[in-house]
Amino acid sequence: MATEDDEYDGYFIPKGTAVIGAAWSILHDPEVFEAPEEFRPERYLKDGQIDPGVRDPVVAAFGFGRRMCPGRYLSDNSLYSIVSSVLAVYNINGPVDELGKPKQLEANYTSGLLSYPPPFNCTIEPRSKAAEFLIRGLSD
Ligand code: HEM
Repeated sequence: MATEDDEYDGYFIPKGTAVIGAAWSILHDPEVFEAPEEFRPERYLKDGQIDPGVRDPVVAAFGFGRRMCPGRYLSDNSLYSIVSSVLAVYNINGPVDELGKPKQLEANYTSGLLSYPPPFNCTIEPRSKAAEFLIRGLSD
């Protein structure tokens, strides 16, 4: 909520206006991210380290100001733990055709307040015998 009259980029914002941050646009800005629609996690890295010159998604992904998401550290650390545990033991690959040849997987997302990929096929296999042993041991 604008607590006083303001101006941004030539637009007058009267006191009392509800202002909502455009997180999607901020995180898909083609002037900041090359090919923003493409899934390129390596865009955040330089020489194997996080590149501080690339916009950090935290500036918008969890909201803004005093009402910013209080669960951001929990979700960040949980996702790191989940993704690294899964990748440590599984190979995940795109779909294959009836001859076993890899099929191109398209990056589609639904539109709306919550955007997510529609269902797609993929293969998930243990990375090794040792990984399979570990997975089966965990389910006992
Ligand atoms: C990737 C995971 C998550 C994302 C992307 C996310 C994103 C957000 C966003 C955009 C907001 C609105 C902030 C605003 O009004 O500016 C929010 C609020 C909130 N989130 Fe999350 N969140 C995540 C995970 C979590 C988790 C794990 C928890 C709790 C354990 C949580 C608890 C909350 C609460 C309580 C609010 C309301 C804060 C308030 O209005 O003061 N979130 N979140």
